[in-house]
Amino acid sequence: MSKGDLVLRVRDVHKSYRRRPVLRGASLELHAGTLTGIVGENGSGKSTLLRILANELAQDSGTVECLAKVGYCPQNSVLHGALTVDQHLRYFQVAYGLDDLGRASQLLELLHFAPYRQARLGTLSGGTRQKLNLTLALMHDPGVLLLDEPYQGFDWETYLRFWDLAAALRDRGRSVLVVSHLAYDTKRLDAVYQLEGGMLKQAARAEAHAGGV
Ligand SMILES: Nc1ncnc2c1ncn2[C@@H]1O[C@H](COP(=O)(O)OP(=O)(O)OP(=O)(O)O)[C@@H](O)[C@H]1O
Repeated sequence: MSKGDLVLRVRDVHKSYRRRPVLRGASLELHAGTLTGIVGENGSGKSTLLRILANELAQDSGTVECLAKVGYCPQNSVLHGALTVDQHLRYFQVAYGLDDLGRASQLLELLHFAPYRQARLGTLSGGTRQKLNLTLALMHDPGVLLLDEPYQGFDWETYLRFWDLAAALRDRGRSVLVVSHLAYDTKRLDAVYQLEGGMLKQAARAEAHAGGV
């Protein structure tokens, strides 16, 4: 994949839960080497859309074409409290068919949670569990990253480190999609879409402001 190549095309996606429509014709294109955000109010359908893009949930109509390997960091993680960090990594290593845990170890260092490798998940804080959730989504170096509020529970330093990591991945040609309901993150993004009324509209990015985040 080269910078600018189309990696994901979403066309006219509709999704209802029972008779309640949530997505009413959402369309989006993602390109390699971009950092894109989706913002929207609570309940606007951001997680529903991401689950459809990650192939975890079927849309009622419309198409999703993905031309690269996907990494998905869900809002509700799939971690198991009785297993250690290392056991999770080894499980996902097999699932992804990876030769080694080199990339996972780099992410552990970068997010500052390498000392917890032998700790059981049930004993870790919410923010530390979220670091593992993010690592599991990134450790196979996917071309498209679908991140659903990936910094929940992160302290300030880790939050900043997350954005450095997202920018570094973008600069290496990955396409990073971050879902957030925090409009103040948008100045970090190349493009922002607002999910409203079940459709995606390109939105203006907030300008950086003094002392803000
Ligand atoms: N499995 C489900 N069954 C029925 N309704 C659902 C289901 N999942 C989500 N919904 C409903 O669909 C709507 C969109 O939910 P979704 O989680 O996609 O929104 P969101 O924008 O991600 O919200 P938040 O910002 O709070 O995370 C909500 O009204 C929610 O209650």
